[in-house]
Amino acid sequence: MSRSPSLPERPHLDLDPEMSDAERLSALRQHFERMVDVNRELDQRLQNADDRHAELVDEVDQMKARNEALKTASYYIATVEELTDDGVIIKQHGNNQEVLTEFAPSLNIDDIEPGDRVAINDSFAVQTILDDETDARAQAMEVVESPTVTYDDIGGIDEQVREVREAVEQPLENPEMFEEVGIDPPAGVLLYGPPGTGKTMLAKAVANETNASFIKMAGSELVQKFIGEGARLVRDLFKLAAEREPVVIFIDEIDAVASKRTDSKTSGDAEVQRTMMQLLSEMDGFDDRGDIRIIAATNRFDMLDEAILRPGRFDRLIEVPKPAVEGRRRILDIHTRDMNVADDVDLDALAEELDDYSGADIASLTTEAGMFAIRDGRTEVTGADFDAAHEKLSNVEESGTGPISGFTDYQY
Ligand SMILES: Nc1ncnc2c1ncn2[C@@H]1O[C@H](COP(=O)(O)OP(=O)(O)OP(=O)(O)O)[C@@H](O)[C@H]1O
Repeated sequence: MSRSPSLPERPHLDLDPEMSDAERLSALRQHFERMVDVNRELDQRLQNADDRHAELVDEVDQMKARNEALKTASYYIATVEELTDDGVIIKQHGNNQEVLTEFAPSLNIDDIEPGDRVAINDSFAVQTILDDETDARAQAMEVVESPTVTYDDIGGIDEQVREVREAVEQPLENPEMFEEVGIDPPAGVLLYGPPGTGKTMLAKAVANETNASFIKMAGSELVQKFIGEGARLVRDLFKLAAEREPVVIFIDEIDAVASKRTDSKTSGDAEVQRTMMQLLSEMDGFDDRGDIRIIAATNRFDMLDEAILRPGRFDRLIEVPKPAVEGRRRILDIHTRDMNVADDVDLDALAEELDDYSGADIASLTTEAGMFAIRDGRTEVTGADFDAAHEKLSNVEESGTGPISGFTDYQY
């Protein structure tokens, strides 16, 4: 810290022993006057210093208050677009404003990559990197790098498996074949049928077999849980998919965002419409479809707005019905293959009896049978356990309250 201006020089008193009394008195008087001047100047300086001190105290108080405000202030959310030598380019959510900015010194630049979501303050400086848990995209979507379901885990819908493979697997594995033949692969595949028949499994299995990632989004969540954010999440879904190619996008319960237009003009409907329009525009703007395949599913085919079924959108419709007797037998096989089943269990007869059961119902039945054995202290599951499970699930059916998906009356 510099000490300026310098202190006034201290007056010097030089008394010569040869001086007369009068001269001595005069010298003393002059000295006294200089001392008074210096004292006055020092007083003035002290006063100035006090004033400056008061100003600084004031400034410190203001800075403390601002610091507190900054600590508690809400931040804006932005996405990192690019890291450059001059700083980082971010795009603010909401207004899409692009800004070249910098990081708070506490952040490590190596931890950041394009695509990350970050919190920025009023001056756009990046304050925090948001982790996946705080990422709304991650909350709204289930992302599986490599699902483990295989075609072998799916029973009773072989024809549907074949069709899905043709429409989804072929364009992923052999895109050049479509080019050579000169046709576009189907844009989107719509699986429709009662609940619990294996639609989600089918989408996961095709992702697995093609080494693609699997991103699932539920239509009902888009409009119920993330109110007002549906359209943005659909945009995010396709953006995320583009980052993860090859990828299978699975939109479950598509009817929630793509049902026939109703006359009512409630804001909820407007929001659903916006979400659907976003979905349609994403699909329409999709030129290079090879590495991103879209599968949607619904239990309410009758509710769908025809706009989503036009060519270039969901133009391959595949019905996934409840399994017939051979299908039920195959699904029983699949779900009992890791079970310790007693010799008295007749799966053929059981398959005959399970009329109207979906795959999910059969999965519940086998689990329930296992529970009966455990309750009885046994490790082997007997025919009686399966009968008891069947009876229990049938009672659930009659009371109409049960967890059994296939028993609800769905139109499709
Ligand atoms: N065809 C099937 N083969 C074997 N298991 C099946 C089959 N269908 C359903 N399951 C069992 O039911 C569970 C649920 O199936 P899945 O989620 O694929 O049904 P879904 O048709 O997508 O149902 P929803 O329409 O209710 O979403 C599966 O995890 C599996 O255990």
